[in-house]
Amino acid sequence: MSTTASSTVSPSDSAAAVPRFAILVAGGGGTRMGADRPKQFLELSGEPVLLHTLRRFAEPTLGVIAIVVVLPSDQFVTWQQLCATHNIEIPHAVVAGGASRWASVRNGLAHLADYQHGVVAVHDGVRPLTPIAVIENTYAAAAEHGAAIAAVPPKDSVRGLSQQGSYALDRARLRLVQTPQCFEIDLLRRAYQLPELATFTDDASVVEDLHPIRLVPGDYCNLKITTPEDLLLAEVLLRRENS
Ligand SMILES: Nc1ccn([C@@H]2O[C@H](COP(=O)(O)OP(=O)(O)OP(=O)(O)O)[C@@H](O)[C@H]2O)c(=O)n1
Ligand SMILES: C[C@](O)(CO)[C@H](O)COP(=O)(O)O
Repeated sequence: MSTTASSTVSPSDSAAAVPRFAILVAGGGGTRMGADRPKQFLELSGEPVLLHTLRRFAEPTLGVIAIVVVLPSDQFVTWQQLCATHNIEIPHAVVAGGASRWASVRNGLAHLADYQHGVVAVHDGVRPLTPIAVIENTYAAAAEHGAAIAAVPPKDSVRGLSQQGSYALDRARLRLVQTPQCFEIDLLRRAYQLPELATFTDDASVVEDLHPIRLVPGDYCNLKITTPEDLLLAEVLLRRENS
């Protein structure tokens, strides 16, 4: 993508001690949202959800992050037009997604094949409200420990399902997983050489057999836009952030 995004990416390690990369996965179709277009392109305070997410990773205090945006291949033109309409000048590469989130991450990672050293964040393109501190802390923890993900304690009581019915779970021993999920780049590459798990929902589940996962405090405002009420909540939270 010419003026707003480059087809290659290169991180600078001048601001951060370790080179930083980000794969923003936005290759899904948004079935649960049931909108007229993929939810990453829906408007939040007048701008596409994905643009809000992209801006978070372009925050100067994070240092220069080489960003790869993964999109459905039939949405490249839509994104190019949105970039032009909203004067997006954040450098990023655009890569075609796959049939599953796992395949989309793998495609994003393939674009970074030249890099052997650094930390890569995998982040849902539909988490537009992630606090910069959560992003920074997750990168920093992964630089130190190899693998780190954002998570929050459940606020509700939680029950497991059994054949007989259900049973209480100790929520003090549970965490709700968010993104970013950050990994030493070679570790994530090795994990994505393993076969796709039938139970796959996140990157930590791909890496955990190879390396322990460090949990970093996430944030209750770090919503994943999944169903229509999430968009309403996000509007309110964004308005509060900007007031
Ligand atoms: N083949 C896929 C599927 C999902 N994602 C991305 O992974 C993130 C989290 O997935 P989810 O919320 O499930 O998004 P969708 O798959 O678009 O939604 P749904 O499951 O409701 O269809 C989203 O940013 C989505 O675009 C992706 O890059 N490639
Ligand atoms: C990666 C994730 O956002 C962590 O909560 C989540 O697992 C994605 O799940 P989805 O079913 O693809 O929305």
